[in-house]
Order: sequence, then structure tokens, then C-alpha cells
Amino acid sequence: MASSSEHHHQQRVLNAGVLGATGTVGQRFVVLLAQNPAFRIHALGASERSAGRAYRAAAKWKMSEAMPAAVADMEVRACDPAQFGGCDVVFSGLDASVAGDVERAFFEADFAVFSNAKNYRMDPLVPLCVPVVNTDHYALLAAQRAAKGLRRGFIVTNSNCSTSGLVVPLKALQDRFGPLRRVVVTTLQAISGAGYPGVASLDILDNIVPLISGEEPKMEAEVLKILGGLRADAAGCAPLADLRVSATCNRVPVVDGHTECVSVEFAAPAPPSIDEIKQCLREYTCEAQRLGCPSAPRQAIVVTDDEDRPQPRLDRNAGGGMAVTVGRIRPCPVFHVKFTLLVHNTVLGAAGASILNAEYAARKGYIVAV
Ligand SMILES: NC(=O)C1=CN([C@@H]2O[C@H](COP(=O)(O)OP(=O)(O)OC[C@H]3O[C@@H](n4cnc5c(N)ncnc54)[C@H](OP(=O)(O)O)[C@@H]3O)[C@@H](O)[C@H]2O)C=CC1
Ligand SMILES: N[C@@H](CC(=O)OP(=O)(O)O)C(=O)O
Repeated sequence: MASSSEHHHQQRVLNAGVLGATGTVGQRFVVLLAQNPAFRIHALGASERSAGRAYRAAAKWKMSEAMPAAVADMEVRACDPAQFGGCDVVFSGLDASVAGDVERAFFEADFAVFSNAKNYRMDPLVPLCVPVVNTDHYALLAAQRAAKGLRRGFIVTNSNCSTSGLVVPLKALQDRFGPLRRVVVTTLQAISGAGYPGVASLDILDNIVPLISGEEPKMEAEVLKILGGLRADAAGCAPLADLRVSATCNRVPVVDGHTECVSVEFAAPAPPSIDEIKQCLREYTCEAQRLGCPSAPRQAIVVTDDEDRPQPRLDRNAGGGMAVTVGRIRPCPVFHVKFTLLVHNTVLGAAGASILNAEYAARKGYIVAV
């Protein structure tokens, strides 16, 4: 479905709407979009509690960057498609309790929707897209539009934030060394992953909480969809059937950046060496980089040989938060290899991924002018 007018789409500044603009992911969208020359923030939406108020008053601003001047006095709108006319793309950082209905209203009203919420991730006609991994899943959009009778509208989702870090090195290994058989992952997830106000300080300070409700089954299922392919007619997904994933998720007292301890078994009986694995991860590239999308990291996977890295405070902003840092790559006495990775949960894990998804979609001609 790539259009011959890719160049034209690439040049046009896109009007962006942000749903859930006052929340943790929404604020990250606002910061990233304000510094991205490919987008202009056109409309901000949130709940009825915020609608009608100036953004500076409605958002409890938690970003370390200043609130962009261009949005401070914008009036927050209700999340109603009728109030988002003129938006070429709509980004959603909506709470999952409302995202299902609100996002459906937007794509059925023919908006191009890029969502962070879990509601549509496992729909077989919806690309669950980590933009440095599986942009080939955009081929589903033709069938999605046909099924809904849409001309411009569609929905593309991001993965869960922990999933987004995990699949990047797994994709590199799968592409180079063939199928994986088993993956065991233990996460150490930042507080910002729970949104605002999130976990009570008395629960998380001086503590670790060994439960993030619903997180483990989401990770286990999403990895199979993302690393899988599409049906031959591109009218549905074909998740991996032979990979088994086990996830254990913990909340730790870190503000931003999810750390994950990963063990991998390859299907091939003779596994690659540790040096071959490091080289494979260093050399990994993706289509969004090749297309020159502005938010694509120069290096998708940063491999560190420092024995005590990655660390959230030191490494979460690698590649502007769009790179995954992988360290402690060593043999595993149970599986074949184990390593520790770090992903910025609100950048590659959320808003940054949506924005790169939209840059990719624009370059490939999927975004139809209003
Ligand atoms: N935080 C992270 O690292 C990640 C989050 N996600 C997902 O992204 C989404 C947003 O998460 P997060 O930013 O952390 O959550 P927050 O709780 O911080 O923000 C939620 C947003 O949803 C809005 N909202 C709530 N109820 C309604 C409603 N009835 N109608 C319209 N808007 C409403 C809020 O507006 P108001 O201020 O007016 O209440 C706010 O803007 C969730 O689905 C989450 O699962 C995905 C990956 C990572
Ligand atoms: N649950 C994740 C963030 C999140 O909201 O994920 P999801 O969109 O899959 O519910 C965390 O707490 O770190």
C-alpha cells in the first residue's frame, strides 16, 4: 500500500491531536511532539474533569522539561471526534478503562489513531507495532480499512512498555540465528509505568512490589504477535506458535526506565557464540531507520561491555529514549544466553514509539490528507 507520493507526505507537517494529553504518557507526547518538526500540536483532549480548562491548569506537569509554550494556553477538549477536526493523526495516551470506546469512535470517524492502550493490541487486524521491530505489520491496514469501510481511518497500537524493550534484541537474534524456543524474563519496572499518581509512596519507597496486575500475560502474548508474521493474504496475524515466553514483573523505586533480565534458548542445537550475539545486536537495523524517520534512533540496540550497565539513571535516554541498551551478555547454564536490557518506558515504551509509528506511516503513504 506504499504510495508513490511518499516524498510529498514526508514533507508535510502533520496536525496532531493528543487524547489523554494530561497524563503521564500524554505529557511525554506533548514534550516530544513540540520538538518534532514533522508535527504541529493541533488539539489536546482529556476527561470531562479537564475539558474547558487551559492545558497549564489541567495537567499536573511532571516532565523535567518545561511545558512547551505553544500548548500552555490551549484549551483542553473533550475526547469527542467532532472536536478534533483538522487533525491528520491522533495519538492516544488514554486510560485503558475509556480507551476502547473513545479510540473506536475516532477511527470509525476516519481518524488515523496511534494508541498506547492495551484494548486493541491483540485484535488480529490491528498492527501491534514496535516501530524498530515490525513495521511490516502495517500491511494489515488495508484489510482493517476494508473491514470497517474506512478511507482515512485506522488504528495502530504500541505494545506494553516492557514488551517494547524485550522484542528489540529478540527480533535481532531471531532474524540472524533463526527461531527462538524459550525466553524467561524478569522485569524491574519504573513507577512512571503506573501513570499518575501511580503507586503510593509508602508502598514503593524502600521496597519492591512483586506484582503488576495483568502485566505478565500481556507480555507473554504480545511478544508472540510482534515477532510473528502475517497471514499470506495479510488479512490477519500469524503469531509465533513455537516460542514459549515466561514473564515475572516487579515494580521498583525508579522513576523512569524498565530493566529486564532475560534468558534465551535458540531452537538450533548449536547456539551462536557470545561474540556473535554481541555483533548481531550491534548491527541490527530497522526499516524506520533506513527511511530516515526523524525519531528513529541512530543505533537501535546499544550494546554495553561495562560490567555494571545498563542502569536506569545512566542509560534510559540512550538514542533519545528510543534505543534499547543491552549489557551483561553472557552464557546461560540453563538456556543459551542471558543479558540485561533497559528501555525508557514512556519513550520507546509509549509516546516515542507512537510518534515513530506515525512518522513511518506518513512516509509510507498510509496517512491520507484531511
Ligand atoms: N506509563 C507508561 O509507561 C505506559 C502507559 N501505557 C498506557 O497508556 C495509557 C495512559 O497511561 P498513563 O499516561 O500512564 O495514565 P495516566 O493515568 O497518567 O493518564 C490517563 C489519561 O487519561 C485521561 N482520562 C481518564 N479518564 C478519561 C475519560 N473518561 N475520558 C477522557 N480521558 C480520560 C486522563 O485525563 P484527566 O487528567 O482529565 O483525568 C489522562 O489524560 C494507558 O492505557 C496505559 O496503560 C502504555 C505503555 C507505557
Ligand atoms: N503496566 C505498565 C504500563 C502500562 O500501562 O502498560 P499497558 O499499557 O500494557 O497496560 C507498567 O506499569 O509499567
